Amino acid sequence: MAEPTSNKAFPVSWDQFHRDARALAWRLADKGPFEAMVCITRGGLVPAAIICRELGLRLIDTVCVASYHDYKNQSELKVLKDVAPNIKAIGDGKGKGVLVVDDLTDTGKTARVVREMLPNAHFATVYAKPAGVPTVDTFVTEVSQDTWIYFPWDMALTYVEPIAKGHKG
Ligand SMILES: O=P(O)(O)OC[C@H]1O[C@H](OP(=O)(O)OP(=O)(O)O)[C@H](O)[C@@H]1O
Ligand code: HPA
Ligand SMILES: [Mg+2]
Repeated sequence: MAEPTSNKAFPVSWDQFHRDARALAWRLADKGPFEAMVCITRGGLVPAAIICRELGLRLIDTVCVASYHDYKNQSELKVLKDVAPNIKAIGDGKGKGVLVVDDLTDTGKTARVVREMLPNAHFATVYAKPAGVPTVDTFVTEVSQDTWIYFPWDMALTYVEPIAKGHKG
């Protein structure tokens, strides 16, 4: 993740992320049945752990994707690891019965690349920006395209300027 230049900040605490990921699990509970989960690394690892616990899923795979991001730019996206053959073979062989999880969809590029691998899978993210909304089936919270979401694993407790002195919070 590159240093963001978005206008607005949406900081998320561990507590809030846990609540939002659990809310996503509630929304997914009647969208299955799911035989397996595929999580898009690395950001998808965190909601995946929470959601597979809530939904009782134990067959978990990863798609490993590397890309460079900032608010306006995303370089080429590299797939470092594809879906395992036994996961691809589930259901209709095109993802039916597979739940794909990521932390967010922004431009939608990551979700589109993974959807090419599993076109009939159910795609779920905790957060979504408008350009990414059409690429996912279920999400919890939408933020505007010019908002940068700060995840708890990318942050540390630190001093912030008062709002009157220009804090964007
Ligand atoms: O919809 P998009 O514009 O593709 O953006 C969404 C993706 O960007 C972030 O991952 P990133 O590539 O930064 O890597 P990471 O998960 O390893 O942090 C996020 O975790 C999503 O996977
Ligand atoms: O808003 C975001 N926050 C964190 N990582 C991201 N990767 C793409 N968009 C974002
Ligand atoms: Mg990611």
